[in-house]
Amino acid sequence: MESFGTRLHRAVAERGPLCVGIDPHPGLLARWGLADDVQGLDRFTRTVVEALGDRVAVVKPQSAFFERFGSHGVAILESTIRQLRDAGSLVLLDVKRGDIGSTVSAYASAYLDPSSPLYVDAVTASPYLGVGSLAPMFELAAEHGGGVFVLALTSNPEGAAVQQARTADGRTVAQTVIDEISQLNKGATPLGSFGLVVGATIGDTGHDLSGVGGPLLAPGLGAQGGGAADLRTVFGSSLASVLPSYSREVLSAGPDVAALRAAADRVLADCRAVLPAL
Ligand SMILES: O=c1ccn([C@@H]2O[C@H](COP(=O)(O)O)[C@@H](O)[C@H]2O)c(=O)[nH]1
Repeated sequence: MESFGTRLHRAVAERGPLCVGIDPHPGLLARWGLADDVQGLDRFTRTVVEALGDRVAVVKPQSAFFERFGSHGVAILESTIRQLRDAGSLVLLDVKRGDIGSTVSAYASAYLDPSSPLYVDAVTASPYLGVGSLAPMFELAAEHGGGVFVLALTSNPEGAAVQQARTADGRTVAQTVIDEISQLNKGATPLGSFGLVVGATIGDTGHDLSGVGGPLLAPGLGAQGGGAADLRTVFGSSLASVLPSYSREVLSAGPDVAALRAAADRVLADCRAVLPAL
């Protein structure tokens, strides 16, 4: 099977550098005239798939908003994943998993084994039990053409105290994560399968992203205050690897399908104006 990096590179070339999140906040359900229940969740996600599944490179369901409805919500997540795959977008499940290695193996099976009902193209993962503890995810992803996006410099203001703290060798915690992921992508062309999450809100932190060789997912755009122009400041010479990610900024245009498409087209145009063409 083709690697996730190769598939992502092609999807971005065909559809443009954009990831749209499915984050069915209670407030958004209300704004769309939907009840805050599983029926509302189902209608919301089906509408997003109809609007964006055949035009956006990557769609990122936020697992928390499905899990809060228990097993019925997870069933809708499974169905959403299938619908997105049928529509042709890559599915990045935002679950931010991390644990000791033996448990990470089970998470890897849940999301990166093609026989799982929750099988997706890629997942987000937390490195705070050590990047090495995520090895079972990296291994299963490599075996089945999947991807893993590891948190490095998150978009929330609380992240810096931990991520930008200095380790004994003088590097920041985030730089150690960046360096370990860079190693995993060595030699991969046109793009590695192991990405990093770097928020569009963090400004110029001086971190060296030049050797990552994989995709740089940039949340924090729109509702959290980041704009496409901030990508230049945050990513500098690594702009070509950036995958901008918007959730509420696009979703708040719904439930009208044409309006959702127009919102996605608008943010994609904003990003294209900043990012170098592939
Ligand atoms: O650093 C991070 C990592 C993940 N996220 C997630 O992305 C979306 C952002 O939603 P918006 O509506 O565009 O603010 C959400 O699912 C977060 O959990 C992030 O924001 N920052």
